[in-house]
Amino acid sequence: MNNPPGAAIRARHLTVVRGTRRVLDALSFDVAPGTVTGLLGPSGSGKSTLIRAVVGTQAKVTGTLDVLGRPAGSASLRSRVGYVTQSPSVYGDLTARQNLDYYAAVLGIPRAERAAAVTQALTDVDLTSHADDLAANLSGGQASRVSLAVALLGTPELLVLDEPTVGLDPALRRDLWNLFHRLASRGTTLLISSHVMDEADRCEHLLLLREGTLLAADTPRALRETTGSDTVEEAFLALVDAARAGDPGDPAHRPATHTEGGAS
Ligand SMILES: Nc1ncnc2c1ncn2[C@@H]1O[C@H](COP(=O)(O)OP(=O)(O)OP(=O)(O)O)[C@@H](O)[C@H]1O
Repeated sequence: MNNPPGAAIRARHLTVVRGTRRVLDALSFDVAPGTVTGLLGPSGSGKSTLIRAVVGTQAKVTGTLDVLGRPAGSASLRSRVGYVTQSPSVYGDLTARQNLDYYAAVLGIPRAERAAAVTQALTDVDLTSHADDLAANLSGGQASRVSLAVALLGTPELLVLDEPTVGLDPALRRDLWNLFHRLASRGTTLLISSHVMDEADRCEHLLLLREGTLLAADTPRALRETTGSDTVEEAFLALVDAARAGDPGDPAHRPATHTEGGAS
């Protein structure tokens, strides 16, 4: 399969067309195993599309996309890849613990091991004090942590998280990032999307997306150093400017009268 040894995700010329638009345009990158990789970019840049391609639910994907050494979407990856969507998928009429019990049974975790697995997952996401609350009565952030706990139940080798920290208070965000790093130190690979640039420094590696193209794939430190920036956000803007400078079709190159008020 010509996978470089160790790449948990390997993309080459990965392209996705939605409607008439190329929403991902010839992306090539590797994600190393056991790392926390941030997928960062503004709203609409293609993060969710890329995540769906990785988990195998996106249509019209061309190019190469291998996940854990298999083509993305292969049936054998189902139990090896955990996926947490932006909207929590929990049953409101069950408690947090009952939701996890249910999913543990679906995943085939033996009955004798289920209670311990559920308690561990609830502890990992810091929800033990709400374990017996109905999911319908949980806050948005708590419900999304139940979804994350569900994904952790199967101890996936790759965990793909779409904006997991949206709407969480700073302390909870910090706790979740600590959890992500604990999981990585146990060997799990994490791909985490965010549109919040100040989360970039919590990642070991970054994929910076803009309008479906990969602006950069590097460590936060290297991105800051190569662009002479103090923050990843500044580095991102410097890279956007550099990309525009090389793209005469970019709105930034049209006469000023055409661009006024058009920045987004
Ligand atoms: N059916 C479609 N036809 C054409 N374009 C589409 C279609 N569905 C989505 N898009 C476009 O694809 C692009 C990428 O969308 P995607 O949801 O992957 O972005 P995102 O970075 O995850 O955004 P957000 O952070 O807002 O969730 C967007 O510009 C969106 O408008």
